[in-house]
Parts: sequence; C-alpha cells; structure tokens
Amino acid sequence: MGEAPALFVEDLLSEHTNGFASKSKGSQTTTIVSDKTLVQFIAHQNLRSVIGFNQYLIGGTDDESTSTIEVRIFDRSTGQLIVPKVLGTKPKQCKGHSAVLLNEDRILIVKGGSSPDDCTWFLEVDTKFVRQQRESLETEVVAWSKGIRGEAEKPIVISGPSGVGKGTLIAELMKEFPSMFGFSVSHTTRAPREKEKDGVHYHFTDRSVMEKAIKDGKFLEFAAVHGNLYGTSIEAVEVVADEGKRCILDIDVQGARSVRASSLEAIFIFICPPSFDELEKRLRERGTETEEQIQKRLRNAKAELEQGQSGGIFDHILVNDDLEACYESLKKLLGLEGIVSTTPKSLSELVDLPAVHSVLKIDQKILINCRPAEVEKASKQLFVLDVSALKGGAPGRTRGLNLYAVDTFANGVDGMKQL
Ligand SMILES: Nc1nc2c(ncn2[C@@H]2O[C@H](COP(=O)(O)OP(=O)(O)O)[C@@H](O)[C@H]2O)c(=O)[nH]1
Ligand SMILES: Nc1ncnc2c1ncn2[C@@H]1O[C@H](COP(=O)(O)OP(=O)(O)O)[C@@H](O)[C@H]1O
Repeated sequence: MGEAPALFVEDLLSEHTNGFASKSKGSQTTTIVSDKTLVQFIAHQNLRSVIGFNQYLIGGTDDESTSTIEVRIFDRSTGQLIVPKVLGTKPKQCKGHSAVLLNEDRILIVKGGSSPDDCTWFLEVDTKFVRQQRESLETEVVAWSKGIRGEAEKPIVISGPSGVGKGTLIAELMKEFPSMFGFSVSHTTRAPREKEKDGVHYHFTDRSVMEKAIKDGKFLEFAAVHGNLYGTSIEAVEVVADEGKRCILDIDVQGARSVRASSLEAIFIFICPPSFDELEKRLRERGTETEEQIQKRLRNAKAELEQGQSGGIFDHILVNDDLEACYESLKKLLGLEGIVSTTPKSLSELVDLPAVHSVLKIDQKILINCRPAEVEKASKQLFVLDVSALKGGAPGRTRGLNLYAVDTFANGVDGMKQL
C-alpha cells in the first residue's frame, strides 16, 4: 500500500473524529439493510448503517446470561421484532463492537477487546447461502462467518465406496502434515466401531437428535448411507478453519453433490478400487462389518462407482491400487510434493483491538480508529482493514481479509506497518 491512503486516513480522522462510533459493554449496533441508499449516523452510542427496510440489531440484549452476540431483526414495514434462525458459530460476547454494512448482503462486525484472530466477523443477511437456507427452512435466517486474514486453501472433499481406502489415505495425510490439514468430524447415527472415538472419527448421535439439528439448519449437507444418517455440520468445517488448517471431508457421493451445489468452494476427489474383487477383499479383511453390512456396502458400491466416475461432481479420480503410489498421486494433485510440514503462522505477536474503537467505511477499506476521542494530540493507532478481496463465507469462514496498522501522530503519518 502506498502513502496516499494513509494521508487520506489522517485527513478524515481530523474531520470526522466525532463521526466514529465508540462502543461500550452491552452496547448494541443497529444496521439497516435494503437496496437503496446508504446513510451512516450515530445515535446514543448506536452506529446505524442505513440502507432501507430491515434493521439488524446486533448484541446488547438485556439478557446478560448470553455468552454470544445476539441478533434480532426489526422489520420496519410490519413494525415487528423478529428473532431469526442464526446459522454458523456465533461470536462470543465482547467488551464493545462496531458494525459496518458491506456490499448490502453482509455486515462486518469489529469486536473490541479481541485478539487479532477473533476481531472480525461477518453477519450474512442476504448472501446466496442465506437465501438458500431462508427458502429451505422457510424462516428468516442470518449466518455468522468469522473473518480470516490472508488466504486459506480450499477444503478437500474425498469420496469413494466403502473399503476403498479413503480413511487410510486421509490418516496418512494428517499424519505427515498435522499442522496443515484438519478432519471435518461428521455426525452419524451408525454405531461406533471398536477403535472409533466419539468426537474424533465421528460425532455418534441419535437419529432424532440429528434430524432436529438438520431441521435447525446446522448441517452443510447430510445423506442416508448404508441405512444410516451421515452429515457434515457447519461447525465441523468451521472448527478446522479456526485452527488455520485446510479441511478434509470424507463424505459419500450424495454428500459431495450437495457440497458441489453449495457455496463452499472445494476440491472434489473420487477414490476408485483397482477392481470390485479387491474392494470386497479389503472390506472383508478390515473386519469391521457383519456379512449383511458388507453385502449392503458392496451393492451400494456399484452405484457409487458409476456416479463417481460419470462426471460433473469430481475434479479428480484416483485409483487406489498400490497404497503408496496412490498417496503420492494425492499429494501431487494437492501440490504437496517435496513439501515439508509447516506450522501455521502465529498471530500472537499482533496487538489486540481495544474495546473502545470506532470504524469508518471508505470504498472497500474499513478504518478502525483505536484512539480515545478525547486524546486529540496524543499518538493514536489506526488499522486499515481491506475487504476488497473477500472469499468464501458462510457456511465456513470469510477469507482474504487484509489488516494493516497505521501509526500516526497529530503532525501527520508517522509510519505504517503491515501486520
Ligand atoms: N454425506 C455424507 N457422507 C458421509 C459423511 N461421513 C461419512 N460419510 C460417508 O458414509 C459412508 C460410510 O462411512 P462409514 O460408515 O464410516 O464406513 P466406511 O466408508 O466403510 O469407512 C462413506 O461413504 C463415507 O464417506 C457425511 O458427513 N456426509
Ligand atoms: N491400496 C491398498 N491396498 C491394500 N489395502 C488397502 C489399501 N488401501 C486401504 N487398504 C485397506 O483396506 C481397508 C479399507 O480401508 P479404509 O481406509 O478403511 O476404507 P474406507 O475409509 O474407504 O472405507 C483397510 O483395512 C485398509 O488398511
């Protein structure tokens, strides 16, 4: 970034110091969304981003017991206050927050008193995902998506018939690159196998509990497979993204098709056996299923192999004949050849955003002012959050955020450093 934006920031700050909203504990932001004009004003410590009909009231409920930031919608056309279905992991309460309407489909929340990896969240109010969910759940819906700085690689969807070696290949990948990949732990109604751990291999659950969670919009996809219900919760994918890792999903062909149709951009890989006989041999030798279950899995494998190889869903097809060769091919298509495992970049050296701060949106840049309003001449700290290259979003994280610190003094810009 050059000098011009920094000077621009300085000018704006001196002119608009009172135009920034400072939030205190329990404060609430109101963001009004429609498809017309955008007006921003401050009223009684509430930042209002006005562009039309629905008002999104974020945080600041009277209920002190809630540990997360709550959302309500005031429908100005009917005068009703609506509690929407809130999808995605909700941000934890913070000491104060600011809200800015972005691109008319999502609201950026900047959390005060939060660490740099937890300070930017998006409340999606009219994105493709929210519209899809609103239609299928037949109720008002909003979705949280946490902002992640920089790029994160696309999730990887791995499918293939039972016994082909998906689990074995994924385990290899996670063992060699423990800091790079994270497994999306699915929910299932099937009984655990002897060596399977709840919360590690699957979240083992009752059908009625899972059906309710599906109805509540908590699942990215689900399918009935071999007589049981399996599904990927939105949270399962988010937990991995939170760790700064690339998510791996082991799901069946129906699930892959659903994910393909969703807004989650992923790489789709289908694993084939070298022959049907070899598939049967592997299933039997694994020794985890009864004869009846093996027969059912083999019957289903025929259809899965046909669908998996028929095109349209999968980007890559790998034949798992020799395990080592297949694993090398997998690494090659993921661009991992010759790569030694790395640890995710630490964010600990970055400063926390103070509770008292204010925000201003200029084009695709958000200025976060951390200077107390009454301290005019003292040094101040400004952050510039560039949201021009956002990617992803709910379900999952919003990637591509760029955050800069700008150190300025009353006499002008003193320095700027990229975080
Ligand atoms: N759609 C969907 N399929 C899943 C999910 N989790 C696992 N599966 C698929 O369910 C099938 C059966 O899995 P499992 O009972 O663990 O047996 P295995 O494939 O023989 O190890 C496999 O094809 C998995 O890929 C999920 O969350 N969603
Ligand atoms: N390339 C391979 N050659 C021989 N056996 C394999 C190969 N890949 C996996 N296996 C074995 O086949 C069985 C099924 O593999 P698994 O990873 O459980 O399959 P999936 O997760 O697709 O159901 C396991 O016992 C595994 O050790």
